Amino acid sequence: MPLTDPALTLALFCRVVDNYGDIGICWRLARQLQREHGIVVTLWVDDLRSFQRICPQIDPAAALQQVEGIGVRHWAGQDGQFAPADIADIVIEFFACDIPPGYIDAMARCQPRPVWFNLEGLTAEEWVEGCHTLPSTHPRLPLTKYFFFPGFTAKTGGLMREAALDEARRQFQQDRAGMAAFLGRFGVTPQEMASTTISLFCYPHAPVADLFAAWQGGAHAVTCLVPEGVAKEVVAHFLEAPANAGASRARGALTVRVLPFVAQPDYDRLLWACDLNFVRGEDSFVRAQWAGRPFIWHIYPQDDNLHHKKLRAFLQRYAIGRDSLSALTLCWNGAAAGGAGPGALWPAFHAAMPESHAHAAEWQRQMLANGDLTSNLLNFASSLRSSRPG
Ligand SMILES: Cc1cn([C@H]2C[C@H](O)[C@@H](COP(=O)(O)OP(=O)(O)O[C@H]3O[C@@H](C)[C@H](O)[C@@H](O)[C@H]3O)O2)c(=O)[nH]c1=O
Repeated sequence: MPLTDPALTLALFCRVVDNYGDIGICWRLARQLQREHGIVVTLWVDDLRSFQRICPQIDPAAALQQVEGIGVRHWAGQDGQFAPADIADIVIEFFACDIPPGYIDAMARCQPRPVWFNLEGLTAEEWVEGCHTLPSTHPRLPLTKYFFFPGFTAKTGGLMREAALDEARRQFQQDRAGMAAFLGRFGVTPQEMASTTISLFCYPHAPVADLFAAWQGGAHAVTCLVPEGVAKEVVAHFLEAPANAGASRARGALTVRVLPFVAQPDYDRLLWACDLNFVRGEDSFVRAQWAGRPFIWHIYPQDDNLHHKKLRAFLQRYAIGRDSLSALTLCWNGAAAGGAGPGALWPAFHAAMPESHAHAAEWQRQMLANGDLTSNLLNFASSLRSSRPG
């Protein structure tokens, strides 16, 4: 059976560990599987409220709902009995979220058995290439789970990207009036659009105040667009008012505007519209790469500064010879050796922005060559399905 057969079913299990990235990635994957590959997808998710922030159509009280062609099930617990007929042809657990034991038992009773994946988190570290697509045999049941790693090289699963994304971005970025109308929805004026426009999405520990001070006292006008809830205290301090969506203030060379938290497609447009994007976690980090614009990554913090290792691994791929980009990124993440704050590093970074822009476009071309994660995963699933006995 080809993978594009409409009867092919897929269950995607997502536990929201923190914030919006877990569900953000799973929702994107679910839609792409359904829209581009005709697969019948059920997305199991334990936190519908987080989901609703990136997808306003979600009803947080519904046990089962159909949204944009995807069956969304509230994953309330580990219990429940399942029959082989309930099991999808492909089962994906995201970030090793343990799927219900009853579901696994029923998977083992299926004939043929489903293709089972653990979809891992994104890292630029080299070991990923050795672990990508490795099988792991279940200790008790006749089941094999395969590890699937997103990544930045041809020996990984690549990055998630919808087929129409690049063309949509290109059209948007060429349409000055459309871009102005989009930013205008958030109150951005033509004068602000002519300044260096920057979107800011980061974790609470980012040294935002120091950067604001540099932008405010700098020689170039900067407009900073911050989603509501991000860097709340620093933004409120700058505004001298609560950091609610719609609030704005100009001081010195800096204008800060608080945006509502927008639905995922509009967040892409925001990244496409800005000259520079500060992004975080995994999904906004990947989307910034597809925006083809310079970005500064705030990596998700981990114990024992494990994230610094991951950050350096990425910079070794992305920022070789780009000293001002590396320096600002390391400093933004508290991983720099020197004591300079981001404000002191800003002028050099700003001066190099035209080269950073060209580099972002070149990087995007390189990443395109690795294919897209969803198609790569389905191609691998297809090879497993066709090689199994019976
Ligand atoms: C700012 C903004 C973001 N978004 C979306 C884009 C992304 O899909 C999502 C944010 O996800 P991320 O960028 O990944 O950052 P994040 O910090 O929100 O998410 C994650 O980071 C991971 C590394 C961790 O494993 C997760 O547990 C999680 O914390 O929110 C919107 O839809 N609208 C917005 O206005």
